[in-house]
Amino acid sequence: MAAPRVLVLRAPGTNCDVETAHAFELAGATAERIHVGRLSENPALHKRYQILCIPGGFSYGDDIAAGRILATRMRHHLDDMIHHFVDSGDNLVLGICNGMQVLMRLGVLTTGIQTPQMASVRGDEDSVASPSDQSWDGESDWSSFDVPPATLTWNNHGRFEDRWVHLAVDKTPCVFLKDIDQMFLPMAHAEGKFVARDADALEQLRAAGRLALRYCDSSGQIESETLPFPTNPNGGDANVAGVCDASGRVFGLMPHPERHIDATQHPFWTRRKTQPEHGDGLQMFRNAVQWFA
Ligand SMILES: NC(=O)CC[C@H](N)C(=O)O
Repeated sequence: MAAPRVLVLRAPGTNCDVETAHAFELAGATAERIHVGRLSENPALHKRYQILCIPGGFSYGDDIAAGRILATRMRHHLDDMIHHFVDSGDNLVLGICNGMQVLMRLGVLTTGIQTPQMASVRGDEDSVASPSDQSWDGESDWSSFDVPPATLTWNNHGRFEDRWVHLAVDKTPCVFLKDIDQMFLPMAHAEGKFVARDADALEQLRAAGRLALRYCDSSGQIESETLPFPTNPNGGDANVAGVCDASGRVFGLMPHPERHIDATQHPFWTRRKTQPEHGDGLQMFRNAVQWFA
């Protein structure tokens, strides 16, 4: 098997690209860190790669909302690249933390979830606009806009939070989580609270196995009720920490698997009686490589 080639996307403010590329290399891939500006200059560059990874950090300083500017830049200038990785069926996409925020803003993690328009969310069914009314002329009522099935917003306590969390894997088609039940990984974010549009959207996502990764206590139970802080560090709906697309090839998670690839990265590693061979996060990168075998 030839090693799959990973494009680790960099933008101004990205700060986890080196360790993310290292994790992929350790798992047997070939990884290159490529700046978004280089892709704009050479739009065919992405064709060399089979995996797109958007790593963590503070792209464009988290201005407007975390991940918003990079997602907008990608949507307007790198549409072919999104199509190549997301829609072709042959490739994988991983967004870690700021990368998940980008994927959520792009809408690629929640495709296929039925979206009523604003008016029907308000219970104002009669005024739902026809699809042809969707463009905004500056005068229209907000009722003509789609409401996304889910988004990421500020942590409940309104601050950046940095801690180790227990995670449980739900029944899911996610390629990256194959054969993983539980992980212990660090999280570090301010805008990582997953919020579904309503109970119906949450149930559609859950039933399709899209809510792939959840915060849990050390016993690994997957709760649908929101767990208290700090078990659920941001207060997100149904303790969601990671979401995948319907195919399982596109996955975003808020915690950082690349920060726990070696056993000595575990905060209590000196007190453990036996050391595992690797940190919990490495298997995710290995699963990605093995998918191409
Ligand atoms: N570690 C990260 O990628 C952080 C993501 C983003 N800057 C936030 O604070 O929410």
